[in-house]
Amino acid sequence: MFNFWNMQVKIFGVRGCCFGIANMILVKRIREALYSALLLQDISFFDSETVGDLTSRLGADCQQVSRVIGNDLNLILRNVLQGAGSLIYLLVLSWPLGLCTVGICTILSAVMLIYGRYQKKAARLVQEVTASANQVAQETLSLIRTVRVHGTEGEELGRYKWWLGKLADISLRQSAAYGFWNLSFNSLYHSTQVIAVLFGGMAILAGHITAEKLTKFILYSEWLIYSTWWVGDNISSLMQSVGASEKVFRLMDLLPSSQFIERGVKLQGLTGLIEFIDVSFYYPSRPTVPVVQHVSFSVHPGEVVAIVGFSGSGKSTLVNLLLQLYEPTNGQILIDGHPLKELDIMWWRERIGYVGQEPKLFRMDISSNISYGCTHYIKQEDIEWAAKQAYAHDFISALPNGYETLVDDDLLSGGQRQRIAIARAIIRDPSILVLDEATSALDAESEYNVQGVFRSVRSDLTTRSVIVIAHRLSTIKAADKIVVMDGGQIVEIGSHRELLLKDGLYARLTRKQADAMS
Ligand SMILES: Nc1ncnc2c1ncn2[C@@H]1O[C@H](COP(=O)(O)OP(=O)(O)OP(=O)(O)O)[C@@H](O)[C@H]1O
Repeated sequence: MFNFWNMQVKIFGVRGCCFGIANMILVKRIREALYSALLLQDISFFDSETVGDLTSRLGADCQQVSRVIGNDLNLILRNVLQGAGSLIYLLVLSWPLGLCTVGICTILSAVMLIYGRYQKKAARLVQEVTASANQVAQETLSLIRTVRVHGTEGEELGRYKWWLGKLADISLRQSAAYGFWNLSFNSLYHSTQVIAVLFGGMAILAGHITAEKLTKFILYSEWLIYSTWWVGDNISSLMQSVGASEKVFRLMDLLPSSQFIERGVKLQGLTGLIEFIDVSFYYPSRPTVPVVQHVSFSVHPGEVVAIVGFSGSGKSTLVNLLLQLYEPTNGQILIDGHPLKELDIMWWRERIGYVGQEPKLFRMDISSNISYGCTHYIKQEDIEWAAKQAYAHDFISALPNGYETLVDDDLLSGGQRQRIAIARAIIRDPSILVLDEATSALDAESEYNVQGVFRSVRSDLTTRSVIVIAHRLSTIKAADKIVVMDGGQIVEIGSHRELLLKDGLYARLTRKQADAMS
């Protein structure tokens, strides 16, 4: 009647195609998820969702999705067809016995549904707990020096064990649920056989069906129940995958920043005039805490402006707004009179040189780290020129492979990393230079020399505007203008002399620093 074997062979042929499609979808999904992650407007997403967690999800979750499409869907399709065939044949053989089997399969499906939902929830939990355990392991290993110095190996191990214990708990409950599901299946399967033998035997005795028909019936009802079981098993595995992949789906649902979608304005030249006009800002993760309030100041072309203030007063946040990592909540930033948010983001970032507080280098050779982000081809001699300007050439030349040396976190000191980051900023020959504690790890002499380079005119003889955040008096004194911040607001603006005469917060800060030095 039904050549199931042939049917299986044909459907298994489809399996190869399914896997092919699944792998294509997998690659596309990973690309989409990475794309959404890289182009997010709110980069604080990465603060809450640790990067390690995200990357493990990108791999593991997408593989789950691929497995579902390539394997589970194929098996579901095969068993639905097989079950439907068996059901039709059973009803043709004997509809009362066929209906009994349908009743048992319905109960089986209901148990399956509950089990599938449970698996979905459990899979989500397993993903979350595994991610937390991984995070602890990653954190402990990356902060191994801090852990050793504080002698907290035992505590860290305890933290890791706690998460593993939670994982074991969930796995135990999952196994119990699987046992219950298997028990239900076996009980229902055997009850079908008992019903078939009991009622079928009675029907044979009454002469309604033949022994041959009953044998066929038992065989096909077995097919039907097994198909129902397989469909259930695969649907629960599908639910698990859906549960586990929810985070990746959520990531892909986030819209990329409009900065990258809409092409903005490219100015005909950039003089370097920056104006902050009544700028206020709240971080999206802390919408009730104003970090910057009604800030207005300007940086004229060629000017060096220092931003000073207590720790946490909002200095780096101002820089983040200028780099367009965030949009001001109120007010606006103008560049050469044009609103910053209307400028083409790539064009703008090409014209800015930025050195952050603790510059991070990529695991590439030193030359690639220096030329990182440059849009045109950079000659080796230009890289060496930038390194010389940043007072990095001597130590780079002393490394075993010179500029070809692969950068490793342990290889370079904080000051050496800063010099490479400074060379990276200089090589871009930017119109605007932003330095956030960029020379804090340099010795006094190197800092003095490097400052001269920051100020110098650009290769096309135009001036360069510099915004510098610093705590060291020597750096601040050299600025044309000093902006003093306190609690997210500007409390004083002026030159070093003017501010000392004012005898306000700046004068107090400099006196304290002078006292500390003496
Ligand atoms: N991504 C963030 N999400 C939420 N709050 C943040 C974030 N980054 C900084 N903050 C908060 O904003 C405030 C200002 O931080 P900011 O880094 O701008 O200060 P700062 O003056 O540069 O400090 P420092 O001199 O120590 O670098 C702080 O209270 C800080 O906790």
